[in-house]
Formats: sequence, structure tokens, C-alpha cells
Amino acid sequence: MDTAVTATANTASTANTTTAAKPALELEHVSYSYTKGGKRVLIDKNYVFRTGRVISITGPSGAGKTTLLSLLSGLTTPTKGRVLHNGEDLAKADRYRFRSHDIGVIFQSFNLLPALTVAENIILSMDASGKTFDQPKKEIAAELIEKVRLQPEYLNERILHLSGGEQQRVAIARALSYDPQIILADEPTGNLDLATQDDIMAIFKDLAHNEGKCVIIVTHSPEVAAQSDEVFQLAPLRER
Ligand SMILES: Nc1ncnc2c1ncn2[C@@H]1O[C@H](COP(=O)(O)OP(=O)(O)OP(=O)(O)O)[C@@H](O)[C@H]1O
Repeated sequence: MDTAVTATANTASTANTTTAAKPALELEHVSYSYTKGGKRVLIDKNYVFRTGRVISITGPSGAGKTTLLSLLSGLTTPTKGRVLHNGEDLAKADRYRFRSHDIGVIFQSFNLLPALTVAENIILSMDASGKTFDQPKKEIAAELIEKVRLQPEYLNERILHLSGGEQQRVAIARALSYDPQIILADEPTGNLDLATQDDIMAIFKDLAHNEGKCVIIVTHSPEVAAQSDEVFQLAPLRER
């Protein structure tokens, strides 16, 4: 039996009252098996991911973290159960719209276009969302760069000239560019030193606690988990 799924509240009380937590994404009896080999990766998972919170998804290698991220981002649908977004079944929703408007995904490898500038990368993502903006896009990009604590002159710098930590900040700015309610990050601090990792976590906490975002992070890092408001821990496959 799968008994090791736990959730702990660490600092949820730090969320301010203007961003009262409400369910953003919910797992409702979610199971998932890969067709090839029929391996059951997730079994009867239930969890509520709320706005105003930073939630870490942890678990050993192979526990199903990436699979879960793929379900939460609407790229895959559960074999059993439902993923709900604002109370509605994601499997029945317009998932293209969900992915281009409601969630911002930060990939482990950043997926930025190296030959383009920081501003160009951010603006490209705004264009792809199809949203309309009430401010010039370059101005929004400049505000986002400030939010992720990069100097304004970085806007016109090409990605290939940036360090790993700087690229990670740009990847966060890009994920925020169309103002999604939910941020999903896959190992966002994986290759960063501890000080940069703390900086990145401070940005995520600010986004959750002061802007009411739901920030979901897949991580192997105990430091990141400890700094999150909640930890959703997946058990090793062999213990299920
Ligand atoms: N496309 C696939 N087809 C079949 N099995 C897969 C597929 N992708 C992943 N798996 C299996 O599902 C299980 C969970 O994989 P997943 O990548 O979700 O784990 P994880 O917790 O993210 O691991 P890691 O920390 O190593 O990235 C693993 O046993 C993996 O071999």
C-alpha cells in the first residue's frame, strides 16, 4: 500500500490575507501507468495545490515526480482519477489554452533561445500566449527582469552570455510573462550554488505570498523542500 505520501505545512501562515489560498490544481484519486510495460507510476494520489503557496514535490529518483508534473501541466491525462484546474476537469478543458495562459513552466534546462536576447526570449513567450497586454511588451519585460532581481542592462544581453543562475532568473521571468496563476518548476535550483538557490527560492516565495501565485517545484534538494510552505512527498515505487 502506498502510505508514504505526506504533506506538511511549514510556513503557510506567511501568506498575506489579500491572497487567501484557494485551490488552483487538485489531484483527485489520480493514478498513472505508462502504456509501454504497464508500469504503475502513480497510485491514487490526492492533493490540493493552493494559490499563495510554494509546494515542493519530492521523492527518490523514479518515484514519478516528472510524471506528476506532466499531469499537472496538462501534457498527459491520468489513467484513473482527475486533475482539476479551478475545480474543472483538465482532461475536458482546452488544454492548449490552459498551457498558454494559466501555467508558466520552468524547465530544468531553461529552454531559452541562446542567440536571442533576454527581452526577445520574454517577448516571444508573450506573443505565443496570444494574450493582449495593456502596456508595451518591452516595458513588461523590463519589470519582470527587475522582479527576478537582474539589472536592467541584461534586457539586451544574449542568453549565451549569461551564467546558469542568470539564465534561471530569465526562465522565471519568461514563465511569468503572461501572468499565469500557476508556476511549475522542474528542479529549478538543480545546478546552482546555495546562495543562488536561496535567491531563487526568495523569488518564488515572493510570487506566492505577495502575488498569490501557486508555485509548484519538483526538487531533490532538502533545502528547497525546507523553504517551501508544503511538501508533497512521493514514496519510492518499490514501497507501494
Ligand atoms: N515514457 C515512459 N514510458 C515508460 N515508463 C516511463 C516513461 N517515463 C518514465 N517512466 C518510468 O516511470 C517511473 C517514474 O519516472 P519519473 O521520470 O516520473 O520519475 P522521477 O521521480 O521524476 O525521477 P527523477 O528524479 O530520476 O527524474 C520510472 O520508473 C520511469 O522509468
